Amino acid sequence: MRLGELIGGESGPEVTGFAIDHRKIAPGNIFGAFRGTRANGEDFIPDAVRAGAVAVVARPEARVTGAAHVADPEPRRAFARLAARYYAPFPTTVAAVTGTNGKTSTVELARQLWRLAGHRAASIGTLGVTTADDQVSTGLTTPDVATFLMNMAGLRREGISHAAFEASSHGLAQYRIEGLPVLAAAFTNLSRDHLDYHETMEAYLAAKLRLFSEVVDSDGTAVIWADDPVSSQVIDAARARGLKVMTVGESGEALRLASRTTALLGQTLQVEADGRAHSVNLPLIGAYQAANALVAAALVIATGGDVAQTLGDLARVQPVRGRLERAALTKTCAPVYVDYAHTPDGLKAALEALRPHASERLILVFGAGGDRDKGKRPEMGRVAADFADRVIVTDDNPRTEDAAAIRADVLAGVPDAVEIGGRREAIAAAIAEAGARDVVLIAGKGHEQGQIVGDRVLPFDDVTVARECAA
Ligand SMILES: CC(=O)N[C@H]1[C@@H](OP(=O)(O)OP(=O)(O)OC[C@H]2O[C@@H](n3ccc(=O)[nH]c3=O)[C@H](O)[C@@H]2O)O[C@H](CO)[C@@H](O)[C@@H]1O[C@H](C)C(=O)N[C@@H](C)C(=O)N[C@H](CCC(=O)O)C(=O)O
Ligand SMILES: Nc1ncnc2c1ncn2[C@@H]1O[C@H](COP(=O)(O)OP(=O)(O)OP(=O)(O)O)[C@@H](O)[C@H]1O
Ligand SMILES: N[C@H](CCC[C@H](N)C(=O)O)C(=O)O
Ligand SMILES: [Mg+2]
Repeated sequence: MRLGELIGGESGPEVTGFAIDHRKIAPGNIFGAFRGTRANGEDFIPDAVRAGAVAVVARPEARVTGAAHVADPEPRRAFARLAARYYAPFPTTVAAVTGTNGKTSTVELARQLWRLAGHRAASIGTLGVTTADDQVSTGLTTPDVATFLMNMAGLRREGISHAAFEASSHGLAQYRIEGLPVLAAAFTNLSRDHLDYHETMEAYLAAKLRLFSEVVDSDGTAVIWADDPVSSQVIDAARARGLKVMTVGESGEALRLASRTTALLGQTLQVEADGRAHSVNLPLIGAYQAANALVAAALVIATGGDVAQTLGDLARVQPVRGRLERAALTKTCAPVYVDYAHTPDGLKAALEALRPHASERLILVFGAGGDRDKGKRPEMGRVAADFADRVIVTDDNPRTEDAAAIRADVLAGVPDAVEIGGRREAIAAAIAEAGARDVVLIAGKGHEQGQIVGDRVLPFDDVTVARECAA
């Protein structure tokens, strides 16, 4: 494709791709020069042009010489739109999920439900790009818009027709997930996270609402978990845009969760949909997984799935990696679960999910990540104090912070906890003391494969370590 076909004017040079980092510019690329939290991309325009950029998308005030200047007051959005025209076509049925917790689980369950209905489906998010045959990790939930659109186009070339992606608040605020048609968008919940970046809960919610007010197609569907304190604000935003609205949950209308009965390895849900009652056997435990499963089902229904078949297929879903994953049994036969809870609300949800499974103590091992919202640390401590019986505070990706200082922030909310910095030692201690009637929860890292200390990633997998300690 020639530059002129994308930005108008003379045909110009051949465009070879898009990049937002000047170090990744190859000859013929279009460079997106954005002002960020650590750097100003506009400072790298001369370097990008020297490296062969044929056009630069930047604010009108930016100085561009030696390449075309695509000037736009919102350059990230303009860049996303151009990149989407370049990388198209994409899978024909695309759905997005936002919310503080449950995005990864919901996109992954939607992918499985589409597949069970016979479609070639994929999910994109924290676990990477997942298809029936493959899982490729990308590092971030949404790396950058060029990579995102390239991945989507790649899926289409592989014959994928249905794709669900995670819309993180960072991704939405930075226009990292834009430009392609999105038929349905879902909201799971909102609670404290990422205030280091968004600063206030209002700004955090506003970032998420963009999915409904701008990103999803104007004739698309909003699937909204109805039992959250801010659900009505999301419903209002969706209605204001003229979207079809499907609400899900105990107070939902499209899929109404009438009751939930816990079993050892799963649960039975009574769901009302289309005026009929459906009994759903879900092979996942916990209220939070029931919520994610129903939101996923609603997305599948919103994109053409049959109601009874979709709800019936929930009986055949596989667990999501690192979400209440049953990792091991201790020598006393206490189950050890690994979960990705890394917010106060997520931790509460994971502990509540396991409470019915512990006839005696719930033993919790957790920490909090460095270079992330500091205010959530004592709140997570307080949740641990309130909902677990025994707490070991340990390290979880200290990044560039002092690990002991992070633990102290967490311990402020749970002063009775035991402090064991080394994550392996902490897991070993929990497993060693668990009795037959206890349950162990290792929270915070889920599927993660490394402990980030400084700028190094030390190999670490909670599930593997739990198995080694239990053996
Ligand atoms: C706070 C945040 O989201 N930062 C992300 C964001 O950075 P930014 O726009 O602020 O960029 P910056 O580093 O200030 O640089 C500004 C611009 O100059 C460019 N640049 C910079 C340096 C240089 O030498 N050359 C150059 O061209 C950069 O590519 C960028 O476009 O865009 C960068 C490029 O895509 C990301 O790498 C970076 O992710 C950082 C590493 C990060 O840790 N992000 C996390 C918090 C994140 O985004 N997480 C969410 C998930 C959260 C969740 O689900 O819980 C995610 O979607 O993954
Ligand atoms: N619907 C929910 N309600 C409350 N907590 C939840 C819900 N879904 C997931 N959680 C908690 O959040 C954790 C992370 O779940 P998941 O990975 O699906 O969320 P996410 O939104 O993708 O997270 P991230 O923002 O890190 O990408 C789970 O392990 C669980 O502890
Ligand atoms: N993707 C999220 C969750 C990370 C979970 C936890 N392990 C941490 O490092 O804080 C983030 O980057 O904030
Ligand atoms: Mg995720």
